Amino acid sequence: MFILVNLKTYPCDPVAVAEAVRDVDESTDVARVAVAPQATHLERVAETGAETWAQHVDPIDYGSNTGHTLAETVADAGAVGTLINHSERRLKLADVDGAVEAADRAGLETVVCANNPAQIGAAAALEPDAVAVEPPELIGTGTPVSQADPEIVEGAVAAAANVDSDVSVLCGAGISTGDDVVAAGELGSEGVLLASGVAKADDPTAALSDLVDPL
Ligand SMILES: O=C[C@H](O)COP(=O)(O)O
Repeated sequence: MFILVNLKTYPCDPVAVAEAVRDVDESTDVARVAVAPQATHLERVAETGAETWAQHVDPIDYGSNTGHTLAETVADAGAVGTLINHSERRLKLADVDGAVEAADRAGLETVVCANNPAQIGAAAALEPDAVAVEPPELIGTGTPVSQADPEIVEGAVAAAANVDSDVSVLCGAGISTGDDVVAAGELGSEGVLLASGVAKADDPTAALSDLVDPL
C-alpha cells in the first residue's frame, strides 16, 4: 500500500514528520510511505531521505509566471511526485491536464485528486500515475471514507479501470488507523492519502506505525 501523508498547512514540524515517514518506510516491506510538505519545505524534507512529494504544481513552463509553482523547481528541490487538483487546491479540467503534462515533463509521479467516481474517470483519462478519491465532506473529520462511504471507493476503482487500467487508485479523507488502511485495500484501493491523523499527532512515528502495522 502507498501511504501519502499530506502536511497541508498544518503547524507541524515538517522535518520531524519526514524523519518519522522515512523511519517507518524503512521498517516495512508492505507499505511505501511518503510525505507532501509545503513547497517552501520541500528541500529540507527531501534532505531527510524521506520520499518527498509536492502538494501542487501549476500548468506552466519556464517563463513569466509570477507566484506560480514550476514542476521543474519542485523536482530540483527533491520531490519525486506531486498531488494535483487536491480538494483544497482545485483546478479547471484543462489546468489539471496541463499540470499532469508539466509534472511528466519534470519527471514527477502524479496523483490527481477528485471528489467522486465520475470525476475520477475524467482524471484517469488524463493519464496520471494515480488518482485519489476524497469526498470533501469527510476530509479532516476522522471518519474514514472506507467506513462512511465504501461505495465511493469501489466506484472510483471501477471508474478508473474503465478508462485506463494502468492508473492506480488511492482514497482519502478521515483515514487515521491501520484498520482504515486495511479497509481501503479491501475496497480495491492501492493506497491512501491522509493528513490530520499524522500531521496533528503528538507522536507522528507512533501514528505512522499504527497505519502500517496491520498490513
Ligand atoms: O490530503 C489529504 C486529505 O485531504 C485527507 O485529509 P485528512 O486525513 O485530514 O482527512
